[in-house]
Amino acid sequence: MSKKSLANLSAADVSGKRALVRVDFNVPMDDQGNITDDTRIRAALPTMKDLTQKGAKVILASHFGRPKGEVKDKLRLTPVAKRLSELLGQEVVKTDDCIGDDVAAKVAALQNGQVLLLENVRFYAEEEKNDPEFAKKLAANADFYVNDAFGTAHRAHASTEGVTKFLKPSVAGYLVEKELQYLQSAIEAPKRPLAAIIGGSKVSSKIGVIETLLEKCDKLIIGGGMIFTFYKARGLSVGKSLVEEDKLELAKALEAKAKERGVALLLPTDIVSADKFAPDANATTVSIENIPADGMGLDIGPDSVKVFQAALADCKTVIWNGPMGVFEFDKFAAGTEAIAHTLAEIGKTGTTTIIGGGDSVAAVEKVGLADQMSHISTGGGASLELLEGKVLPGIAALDEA
Ligand SMILES: Nc1ncnc2c1ncn2[C@@H]1O[C@H](COP(=O)(O)OP(=O)(O)O)[C@@H](O)[C@H]1O
Ligand SMILES: O=C(OP(=O)(O)O)[C@H](O)COP(=O)(O)O
Repeated sequence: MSKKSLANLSAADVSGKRALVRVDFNVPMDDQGNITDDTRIRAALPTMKDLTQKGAKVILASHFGRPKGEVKDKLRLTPVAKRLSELLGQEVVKTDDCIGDDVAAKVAALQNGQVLLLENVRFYAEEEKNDPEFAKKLAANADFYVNDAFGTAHRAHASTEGVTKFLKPSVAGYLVEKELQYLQSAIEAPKRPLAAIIGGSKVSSKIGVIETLLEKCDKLIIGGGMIFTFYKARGLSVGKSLVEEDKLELAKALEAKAKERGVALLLPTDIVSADKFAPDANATTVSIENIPADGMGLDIGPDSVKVFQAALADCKTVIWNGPMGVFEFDKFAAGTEAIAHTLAEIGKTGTTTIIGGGDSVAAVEKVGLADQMSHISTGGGASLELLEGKVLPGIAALDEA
């Protein structure tokens, strides 16, 4: 998919023009309205700065949370506007709505190089319905469109897809471009061997990505809660560990597919078993043949870490999505943290390391290794869908290069 990019637009193309820029400012926030992680805001800065430097009038649109078409004061973007002003080093005009007369008046008053942030687009149910009339109203305040909301690119909504019907050109921003460059080339033209590490809670949410990766990878490493479904399918006892009974046949089929394609599918050799699902649980490391009947596997064990490290040592590209265990509990975070350290190590030797969004990003950040990865995606669902080979509507709708 080769799409027109903001890099293709010169100052002469955009100066004095109104750019509708879709960003993903769906950032974590505490109850007091403090942003606890501004990565997504910072990730969109290159696009915003490029546009302001080229003299465009920048109109930012984002969703925040899932207000389901209702105005919810807790889901206003006001704290984001404040943080963005600090990061950009200039005042950001904030509107209380994303369409309507007041927005039109504030847009009309913008000077070249100024930035305005619209209110949460999901205060309108029409946003998620991709309603053409709503998209037209959003587009009415702008001359062209830039999509830099990678985290929302898998949603066909009015502000990600619908508006492209009314605004030309419609181009990709720098964050979207970078995400595509890393994630797409990792699966389409990787430096090999290519390994994927897939973790997280359930096999059901990762079936699509495992199936696609089995077509592309040389090695597939599986960790997290889903391993117990694989073990049970092999006839092992898994105690009280998480198992999806209706996915046992699927687990067998995935193992058979790996074998048939010559992909090394690696499962942990030992696990950390807990007596309850709690941070203060008693933990014991056991081989996978000896999981106690009343035990619950909450992490991979040290031997598994060694096996995985050995398998990753010669890889030239590694994609990681999903934690190896319940890393939110310190006692069960060692496996996930060891994988983060391993990726940082092999990254030093030139291996491309790509972290899919969601919990694996949180884990890498927790151990302070984020800056040692080649790429950390700002999209959880979006990166997963891209790796699954799905078309992302927000990208597909942009102009061809
Ligand atoms: N052995 C396990 N048993 C139960 N839950 C697990 C286990 N290993 C990991 N998890 C949980 O999986 C969750 C993440 O799953 P998921 O949402 O699929 O991953 P991601 O957000 O990376 O896509 C984490 O909250 C983690 O605690
Ligand atoms: O945070 C997001 O998704 P993610 O947690 O999968 O990365 C995006 O902002 C998309 O939000 P949505 O899943 O409510 O459409």
